[in-house]
Formats: sequence, C-alpha cells, structure tokens
Amino acid sequence: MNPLAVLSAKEMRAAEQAAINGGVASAALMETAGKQVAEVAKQEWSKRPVAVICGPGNNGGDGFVAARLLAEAEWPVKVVRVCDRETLKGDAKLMADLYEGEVSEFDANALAGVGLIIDAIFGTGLTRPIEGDVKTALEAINAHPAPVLSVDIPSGVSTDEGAVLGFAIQAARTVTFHAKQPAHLLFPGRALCGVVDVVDIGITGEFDAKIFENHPSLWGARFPRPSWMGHKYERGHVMCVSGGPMSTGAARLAAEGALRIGAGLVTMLSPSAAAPVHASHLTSIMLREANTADEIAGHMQDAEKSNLVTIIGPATGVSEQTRDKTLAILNSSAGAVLDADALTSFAGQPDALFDVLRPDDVLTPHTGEFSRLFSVEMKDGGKLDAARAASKKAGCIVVLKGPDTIIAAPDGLAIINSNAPPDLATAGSGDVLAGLIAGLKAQGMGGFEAAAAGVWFHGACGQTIGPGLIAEDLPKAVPSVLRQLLKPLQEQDDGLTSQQGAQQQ
Ligand SMILES: NC(=O)C1=CN([C@@H]2O[C@H](COP(=O)(O)OP(=O)(O)OC[C@H]3O[C@@H](n4cnc5c(N)ncnc54)[C@H](OP(=O)(O)O)[C@@H]3O)[C@@H](O)[C@H]2O)[C@@H](O)CC1
Ligand SMILES: Nc1ncnc2c1ncn2[C@@H]1O[C@H](COP(=O)(O)OP(=O)(O)O)[C@@H](O)[C@H]1O
Ligand SMILES: [K+]
Repeated sequence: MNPLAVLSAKEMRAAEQAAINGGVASAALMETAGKQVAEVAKQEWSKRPVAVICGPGNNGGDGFVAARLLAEAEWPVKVVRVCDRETLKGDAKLMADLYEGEVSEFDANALAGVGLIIDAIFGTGLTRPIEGDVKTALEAINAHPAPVLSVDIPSGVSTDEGAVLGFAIQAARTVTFHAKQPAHLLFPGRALCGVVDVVDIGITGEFDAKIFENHPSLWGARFPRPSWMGHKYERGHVMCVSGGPMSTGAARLAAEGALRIGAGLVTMLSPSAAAPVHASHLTSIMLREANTADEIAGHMQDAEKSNLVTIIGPATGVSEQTRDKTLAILNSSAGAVLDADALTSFAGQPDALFDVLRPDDVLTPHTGEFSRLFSVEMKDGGKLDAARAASKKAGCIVVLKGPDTIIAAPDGLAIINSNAPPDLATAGSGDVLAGLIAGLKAQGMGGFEAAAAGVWFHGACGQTIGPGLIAEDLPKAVPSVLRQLLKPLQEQDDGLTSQQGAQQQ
C-alpha cells in the first residue's frame, strides 16, 4: 500500500478484516500492536513507573499487551481500567486474562508516582462524546505532569474528523497501526497526537485508498522541469487579473509566485487606472490593460498560442464586475485558478459559477470564503468531508486552506497537507499560493497535482524562511526549495541515463 495512504476508521477495520481473512489471527494483530507500543515506550523513555489506562474495547486490549510486555522487561507497571471488567470481550478479554499483574479501577490515586501514562482507553471505536467518570479520568491524565503515549489515537479524538468529542487526551506521542488516519493530520486532532509513529502490525495487501498525506512522491514524477531545447513559450503563460489602483499588491504576489515556480510568461491584466502602479513595480512580468469582462475575454485568446492559466480574485473586489470577469475566463479556453474575491462574488448565487467550472479548474478558498460560497458552517473536524463534498458539487478541484489544507477532487480523491508552518498565516501568503498553483498548471500539471504540489511548495517555502516571514519572501524562497526538490529527481534521471549509456556500449 502507498505509505502516504490515509485510512478512515471503516477502512482500517476493512484492512484488518482482509488480513484476518488472509489467515492472520486477530489476536496476533493485537499482540503485535501492543508489542509495538511497548517498543516505542522503551525507545523514547527510560525505564520508569508506567500506568497503562485501558478502555472497554480493543484499544484497551492493545494496552493489556503493552502492559504485559513492559512488565516482562521489568518496568514497574500499573494497569488501570476505565470500564467494568465484564464489558471486555473477544481479543481484549483474552489479553486482559493474559495479564498477570494487578488491575485497579481509576480513582484519585491511580496516577500517583507514575512517569509515563499509556492511553489505551478509546481508539477507532469512539462513538459518542466523552462524559461522566471517563471524562474525569481523562481530565486527571491531562492534569498529570507525566508524558502520555496514546495507542492509535488520543482518546476522545474522532478518527475520521480529528475533532474532540467532549474531551480529549493531549499526548506527547501517538503510536498508530498500518496507516495514518485523518485525525493524525487534521486539527485539532493533529495537535493532540504529538509525534506520530506509524508501525507495521502485519497487515498486508493492496487497499484502494482515497485519501493521502501530501508529499512529493505523489506528484514529483510529473513536476515540470525545463528541457534543454525548450523555450519560454513551452513553459506556459499565467495571466493575473488585478484590482484597482489602491489594491494592486495581491495580484503582484500571485504573479511573482507563478513566475518563480517556472511559468515561461506572466502577464498582469490591470485596470487602466492601476497600470501606472504596476508599471513602477514590474520588470519581468508583462503588463496589459483590461478594464472590462470583454477586454479580459480578448486577452484569453492568447490561450491559442501557449498553455494559458488565469488567476482572478486576489484583491479584485467583491462585485458584479469581478463576477463577469471570472465568467469571461471560464467561458474561454484558458485554465483558471479562482481565489478570494472571485469566490465571494458568487456567494448567494453559486450555481452561476458551478455551472461553468471545468474539472481541472482550481478554487482556493480559506474557510471564510468556503463557507460563503458553499453555504456551509465550518466546524472543527468537518474540513475533509466538506472539501470533498464541495469539490463534487463545484465539479472542480477545491483547495480548502488552513494549517491542514485539503486538496479535493470531484471523484473523491483528497490530499491532506502537513508541512505548512504557522508563519504562513500572514497577509498575502494565500495570493502567492494561487500563483504557485497557476504556474504549475500552466507548465502542464493537471489541476489536482498542481494544487497539491503548489500547497506543498508553499509549506516548504514557509519552512525555509521561518519566523519573520512576510508574503513577499515566499516567491524568493522558491529557488532553494526547487533545488532541494529537483536534486533527487535529477539524480534519478542521471542514474537512468548512465544505465542506458552502459547498456548501449
Ligand atoms: N484496525 C486494526 O487493524 C487493529 C485495531 N486494533 C485496536 O483496536 C482499536 C479499535 O477497537 P474497538 O473497535 O474495539 O474500539 P475502541 O476504540 O477500543 O472502543 C470501543 C469501546 O468503547 C466504547 N465507547 C465508545 N465511545 C465511548 C464513550 N464516549 N464513552 C464510553 N464508552 C465508549 C464502546 O462502547 P459501545 O459504543 O459499544 O457502547 C466500545 O466498548 C483500535 O483503535 C486499535 O487500538 C489493534 O488491536 C489491532 C489491529
Ligand atoms: N496556522 C497556519 N499554519 C499553516 N498555514 C497556515 C495557517 N494559517 C493559514 N495558513 C496558510 O496561509 C495561507 C493564507 O491564505 P489566505 O487566508 O488566503 O490569506 P491572504 O488572503 O492574506 O493571502 C493559506 O495557504 C493557508 O493554508
Ligand atoms: K487511545
């Protein structure tokens, strides 16, 4: 299975069942899961008194295995149950029976003197909000100074959404099995996991995953590189629609993003009143006047000369005019990246937009713009489903931005980004992202891959700059990230070329 695949709770159960159908005993899977938890505890912490807190299901079963193996390694172990003994069944009961030490019920003294807490209370089987005695136990765990190692997922976090159901454990580290689940990548779940270890427990076989964690190995093979004999017209053309004279910076940031990521030509389409402002700033980016939707449509005819992608939205203003200009782009043969005001201009009449979007067009809303356009209230943990549903509804690629940006395609495929530092939460950074995506799309990447690559690049540039980042820095960081990304790909190519040479000799 692709190591970047992200599985839902249902898919995890299906993968587990497929392994069992293939001849692996379910108790063997639990034994390996508990063993891996004990191994991580031993690797990460010195020997110390450990409390293993076990819940009523198989997550608790993993806890009993870890407790047995840590006790065998002569760790001082205390097992604490947060359920009635009678509720344990199947493999969890088997593992509880195999544990020979004392098991107590959770009370005020349960955590006295411990230096590590293993949270095996709830995993993928959490079905309702945490309350009552269980909540009291979780609160006591979070209030205790010892670090927490969570089994599979911090108890209280919903696997498929990453939302807190009532109350949740704050872990220092989380050991999960076979593949990550959405909650390991989506906030607030991601922050509650601490460091995530994905460990093998013997589940093999292919799985038709629909969700992936963003990484160059998903799209690196299609990442554009200039060819020896190439010229600028082969590297695509990005046009960027500017706002009025007092709102020109956002469009320039987008244009610079597109140029830096390798678009052969970038042209600013500016209202006449704003053209002198752009003229005093732009050098390698070309400038043309375009005041009306008809004039924008005229410029879109350049799509016949080279692969043209047009960005509209960054500081273009929320207006009927922006709506008409957007429709002019979508009714031409130019590709489109729609951001900010181009999206909000269709709030209240989204069908006028959805009716003309094409499958490869890209929308890049932040959660506010998303809520306005798709008329959904964003709630914690609802992001993945919301982005996938929106993509299907709009019939194009949707990039729902934030610390855990989702890239969704109408066929249900989705990528969750995980490399963006919080320094990116600064004015204009989203404008640069629109430019990066458009620049990659103009160079021939499909909308979904261009969006995933652009979002990853944006995060990598953010990391390169770090604290103090302003949006203007992002395009300048592109060359060093490009160098890092393309070097391993170049080495692969060189290896291939020398092998071919050796074969020919
Ligand atoms: N998939 C795999 O490959 C492998 C999975 N493995 C492990 O199995 C784990 C999943 O196990 P699981 O399905 O038994 O669910 P789990 O999370 O233990 O909890 C279910 C129990 O909690 C209860 N309950 C729920 N919500 C509650 C609440 N708010 N407050 C109170 N009670 C609540 C619920 O009760 P019910 O809803 O039925 O009333 C039920 O009794 C998975 O995370 C991993 O650790 C590994 O062993 C091996 C390979
Ligand atoms: N806390 C955060 N951590 C990481 N990235 C973030 C965070 N907040 C915002 N971002 C990223 O910063 C960019 C902000 O874009 P946007 O909200 O459109 O701002 P602007 O319109 O000012 O450009 C998006 O790419 C988003 O994913
Ligand atoms: K847990």
